[in-house]
Amino acid sequence: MVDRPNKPAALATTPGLPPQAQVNITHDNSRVNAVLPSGESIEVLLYGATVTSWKDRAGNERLWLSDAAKLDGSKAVRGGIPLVFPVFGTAPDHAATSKLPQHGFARTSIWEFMGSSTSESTGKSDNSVKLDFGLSQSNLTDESKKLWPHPFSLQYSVTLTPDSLGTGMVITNQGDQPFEAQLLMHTYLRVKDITKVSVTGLEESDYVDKVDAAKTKKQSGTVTISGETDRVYTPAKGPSHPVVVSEGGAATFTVVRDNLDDVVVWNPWIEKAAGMGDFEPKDGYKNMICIEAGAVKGWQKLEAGDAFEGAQVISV
Ligand SMILES: O=P(O)(O)OC[C@H]1O[C@@H](O)[C@H](O)[C@@H](O)[C@@H]1O
Repeated sequence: MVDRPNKPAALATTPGLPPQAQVNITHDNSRVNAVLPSGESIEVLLYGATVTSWKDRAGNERLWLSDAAKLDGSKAVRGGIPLVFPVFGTAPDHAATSKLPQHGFARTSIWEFMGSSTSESTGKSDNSVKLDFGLSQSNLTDESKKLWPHPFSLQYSVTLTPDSLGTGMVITNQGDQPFEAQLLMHTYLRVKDITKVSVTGLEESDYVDKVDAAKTKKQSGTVTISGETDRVYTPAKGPSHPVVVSEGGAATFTVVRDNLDDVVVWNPWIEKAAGMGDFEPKDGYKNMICIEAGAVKGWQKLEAGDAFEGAQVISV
């Protein structure tokens, strides 16, 4: 796209109409950002359809993004909301995905921006903007196509309101053979001090403890973090029961899921953070907690033409 020096600035409002969200795609077509009239904003990289920023109206960031995150498409983004599909981690025993890289290819593929829609009403808090992204087999690299040869489409929408961020995915099997897939929204939430964080909503839930030989355990009370934590919970109360992140007793994020049965809680802590080249600053583990909504225990089987839908809303 050619940049014109004296091009007219976008009108913030149309006279007579209520103010609307502004949506911009960068000149190099690498990212899309949106700002609500009340000042909240998001930014989404087309690489991975990764949400890299979610700011409140004062400009404070709500997601954690590593200072060393690669944003140039050379590596999955360390921070924000990378998308995990069609495999969570690696699955050596699942023939169809066993050769895929960790967390699949969605986070390292270049997505298409499908457009945006806004809604406004007389009530200020009803303003919202939705950004839509798509990925299908034709967008994949030859390497990914070879490793996972299924015609599919992913439709991903990111919805910003003054007090929430919603992400929703529709997976469709476009082929004539069934396939199995897993899906996860790997959200890095920003916190002030991990030692003061507690997570509720996971009580009495079974979880797989990935830092203790993948043993299955039961959560007895609130979750607190005091060392490397990597757990796959299946919350006992189901997706609509909120998982709440609090700091010093005050709720900061409330995550409600739709059709996503599992929640991964991850913090790499000192040693693992030290070992990740794209994790900076090294003590950044103090300022993040991943609360990852997904369908990752077992597989979602999609028959030819079938669709699977899953979503989360993170409220503040
Ligand atoms: O380093 P990656 O591939 O982004 O993965 C980060 C983490 O992602 C989490 O979802 C996994 O449960 C962890 O095991 C993993 O370490």
